[in-house]
Amino acid sequence: MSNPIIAFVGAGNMAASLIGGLRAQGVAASAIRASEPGSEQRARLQQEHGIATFADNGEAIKGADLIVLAVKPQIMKTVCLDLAPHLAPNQVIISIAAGISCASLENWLGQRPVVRCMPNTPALVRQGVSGLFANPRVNTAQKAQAGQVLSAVGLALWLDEEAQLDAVTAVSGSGPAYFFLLIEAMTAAGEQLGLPRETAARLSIHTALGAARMASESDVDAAELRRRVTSPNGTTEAAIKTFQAGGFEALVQQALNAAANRSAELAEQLGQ
Ligand SMILES: NC(=O)C1=CN([C@@H]2O[C@H](COP(=O)(O)OP(=O)(O)OC[C@H]3O[C@@H](n4cnc5c(N)ncnc54)[C@H](O)[C@@H]3O)[C@@H](O)[C@H]2O)C=CC1
Ligand SMILES: O=C(O)[C@@H]1CCC=N1
Repeated sequence: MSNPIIAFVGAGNMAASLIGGLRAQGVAASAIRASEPGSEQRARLQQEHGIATFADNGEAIKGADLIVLAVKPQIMKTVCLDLAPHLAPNQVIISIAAGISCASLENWLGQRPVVRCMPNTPALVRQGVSGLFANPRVNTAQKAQAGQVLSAVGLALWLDEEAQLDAVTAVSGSGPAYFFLLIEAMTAAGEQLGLPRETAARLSIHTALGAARMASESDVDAAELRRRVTSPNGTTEAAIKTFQAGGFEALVQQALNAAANRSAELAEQLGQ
């Protein structure tokens, strides 16, 4: 990556995984800073990644090109209002907070380049996927730099419209939980069918891993891969017909609608 200075404000789980990803990609420790109220977390980041850490947000962002806001959405307004007087005009804001709009960030921080992202927790194992939206003040070079920060922990996909982030939140932001739920349910069902719990769990997890890897590496789509597993009148067909008789696809649509609506609702509440 080119050599921007990146400052993280809030260095919990998501920020720590981004910092780990950037360091693994060869970004120098001297190009990364983080501010974090937790002294143990600051010591851990210093020790593991050799980066400078600060208890004071204003100190951490001095001279930074990119400022990654990685605090919880509920405290974003307070953090931004405190940060605003310390900002220089060209510093780019990258927010990973769920449900905080670019307009709210600009209200609190003043008009400036803002990139809003929705990552997901597999970022912790560098298998994340993020949707990103840049406001019109972000130039091409800044957009590339912001994309590289999120690419350090997985795939980064740009969106044309900010409203699409509600859909991204519903699909991939919350999505890991849906797959965990399926793994939980398959494990319980396998145990019910007579397998030891540990065996049922490992079979379920590795099946999810293998299926995801096939879907991501294959030239054909998921529907075709599914057809290839499904022998006529065989075991898979029996299971899939049962899922579909229970309204599986409609239920998934309803669940994602609920997540997207909640994302829009949270933006409304948190943006005040
Ligand atoms: N966990 C998830 O699935 C996803 C989380 N996000 C977003 O990422 C952001 C961070 O989430 P996590 O890393 O999971 O949370 P976290 O709780 O692990 O990290 C937040 C950090 O902010 C620190 N903090 C608290 N007050 C502060 C202040 N005034 N100034 C600076 N730092 C402060 C906390 O000590 C903590 O270490 C959230 O806004 C969340 O919406 C986005 C996508 C997915
Ligand atoms: O559940 C939530 O609200 C957040 C946003 C995406 C993942 N976790």
